[in-house]
Amino acid sequence: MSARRVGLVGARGHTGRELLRLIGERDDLDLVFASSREWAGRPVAEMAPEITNGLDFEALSPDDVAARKVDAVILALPNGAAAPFVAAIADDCVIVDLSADYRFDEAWTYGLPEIYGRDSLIGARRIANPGCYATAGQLAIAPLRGQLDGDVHVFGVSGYSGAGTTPSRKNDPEALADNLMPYALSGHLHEQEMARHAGETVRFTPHVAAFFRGIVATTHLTLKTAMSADAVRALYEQAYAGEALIRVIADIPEVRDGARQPGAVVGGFAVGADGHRLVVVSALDNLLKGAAVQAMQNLTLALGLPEGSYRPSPL
Ligand SMILES: NC(=O)C1=CN([C@@H]2O[C@H](COP(=O)(O)OP(=O)(O)OC[C@H]3O[C@@H](n4cnc5c(N)ncnc54)[C@H](OP(=O)(O)O)[C@@H]3O)[C@@H](O)[C@H]2O)C=CC1
Ligand SMILES: CC(=O)N[C@@H](CCC(=O)OP(=O)(O)O)C(=O)O
Repeated sequence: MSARRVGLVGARGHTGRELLRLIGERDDLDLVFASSREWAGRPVAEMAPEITNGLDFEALSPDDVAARKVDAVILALPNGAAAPFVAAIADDCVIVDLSADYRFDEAWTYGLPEIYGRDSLIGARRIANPGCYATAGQLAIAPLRGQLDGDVHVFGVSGYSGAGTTPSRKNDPEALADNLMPYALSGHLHEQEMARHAGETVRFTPHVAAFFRGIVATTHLTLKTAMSADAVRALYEQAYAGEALIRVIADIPEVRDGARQPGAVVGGFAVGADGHRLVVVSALDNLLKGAAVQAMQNLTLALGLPEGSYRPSPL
């Protein structure tokens, strides 16, 4: 079968850069457009040498995108910008949206294959890609769904690439130097996203730090039935058995265990003396399993292609 034709909107961004690499590394996908208003006219290979087909960046409107004959479009736009593209693109074209815009929409498939399965993704045409902290938190919660009491607390620390390229205090290296910045102390969208999909009440406190990429989520859970740390770890090993992108370890994962890695690491598994209070730590790269790698898993499943294997990012 010939390679499937894919377009990328938001190609200048942090996740766009990783997506260019990941698409360029596959023989069964052909990138047919890469949209950026700021970089329009420049060769894509100048920014992403993995793209070798001579493509230039273009500034494409929703109608321009809709007029291209492609099998799939990946939207890597800031929150709130996807709707005109979604409205214009044909129903039979796959859309994978990286923003938060459709993560609460019943008509879209929420694509986190290791937790919610692959069946609903095969042949799906509208896929909402999960958020980065929300992926880390849900990986820590999912194996214990139905076995928890009370609220789940997720303490998250992200690298500043999580804040995108639009200048703000959260991606200003000067404001972040020798600093840790808490923000959105209640009601962050990922708090609602975790609660909706994991089916637990979640309290989430995000922080951003001076490193560029990577996330650690330290998750506090209360077990209905007392368990040992070994038993908890065995349960997570079983839940993620056979999942190439999820590694379960006994040690406590750190940011550098997840940064640049295509998958996530889940570990720590500390149980309090009462046997009920549990802390689980997950680490991943916000741009990879938190965004672009997950989008590639979702895209390939939707197109009926092998999910493929992923190597650490050289970027
Ligand atoms: N960064 C991260 O860690 C993660 C990000 N996400 C989500 O992925 C999406 C992309 O994030 P990220 O790559 O960080 O974002 P960036 O800010 O780095 O990039 C945004 C991209 O969108 C383009 N763009 C911005 N506004 C518009 C618009 N109104 N119309 C068309 N194009 C526009 C920009 O290029 P140009 O201006 O040149 O057109 C740029 O290519 C966001 O929704 C984000 O929430 C999800 C998980 C993790
Ligand atoms: C450090 C930082 O600012 N991180 C972003 C999360 C990144 C993200 O991509 O979230 P969405 O896809 O849900 O927008 C934030 O807290 O909003």
